[in-house]
Amino acid sequence: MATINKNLSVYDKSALPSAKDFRFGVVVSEWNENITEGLYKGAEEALLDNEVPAENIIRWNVPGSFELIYGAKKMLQTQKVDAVIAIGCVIQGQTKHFDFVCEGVTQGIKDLNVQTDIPVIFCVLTDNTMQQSIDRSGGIHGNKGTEAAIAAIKMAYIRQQASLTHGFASQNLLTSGAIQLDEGTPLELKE
Ligand SMILES: Nc1c(NC[C@H](O)[C@H](O)[C@H](O)CO)[nH]c(=O)[nH]c1=O
Ligand SMILES: CC(=O)[C@@H](O)COP(=O)(O)O
Repeated sequence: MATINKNLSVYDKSALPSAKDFRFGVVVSEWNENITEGLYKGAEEALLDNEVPAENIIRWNVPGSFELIYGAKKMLQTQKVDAVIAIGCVIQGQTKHFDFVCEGVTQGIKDLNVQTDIPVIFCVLTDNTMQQSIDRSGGIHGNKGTEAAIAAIKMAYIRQQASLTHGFASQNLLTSGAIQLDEGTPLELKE
């Protein structure tokens, strides 16, 4: 379903897990800051609306969307967070640079989700025009920052539940090393 058929800011608060004990890192690109500030506002408001204490929201700025990868990596390595939200806005220009930035940041954030134990939420607009970005950062289609914050709450909860139940996880998955449930240390299974 395309964004034009789904308002990005709509969520059912009653259907969400409690987020009051979670800590969130938010890495914000300074490129197109008129848009990324709107995305951050949407994310911050959604986190606060779900009882996340203001002191549990850690914000770092990076120069552009490509730097979201390194910023998110250092955030999850150095800060005690339950999820990271990467906020950026990439807008098509005259050259192919758009393609490389979008692909690079997409792959980089995907890699962080595969290689680390902290969910990193992809809140990067990849638009053809500034108007499309305006429409998706608090405009007629809602705010992708709100959507990203809700995703971060849900993924932090999944991570929490998985760590609580890992003793009952499939022996095959764990012994194969397919899952590393702690920070890069394979779980030692007791015979
Ligand atoms: N054109 C946009 C960029 N370009 C900059 C790159 O993200 C990066 O900062 C630079 O290549 C140095 O490594 N970034 C955006 O976030 N949005 C754009 O529209
Ligand atoms: C995504 C970009 O890097 C792009 O907006 C830069 O503009 P241009 O392709 O005209 O150099």
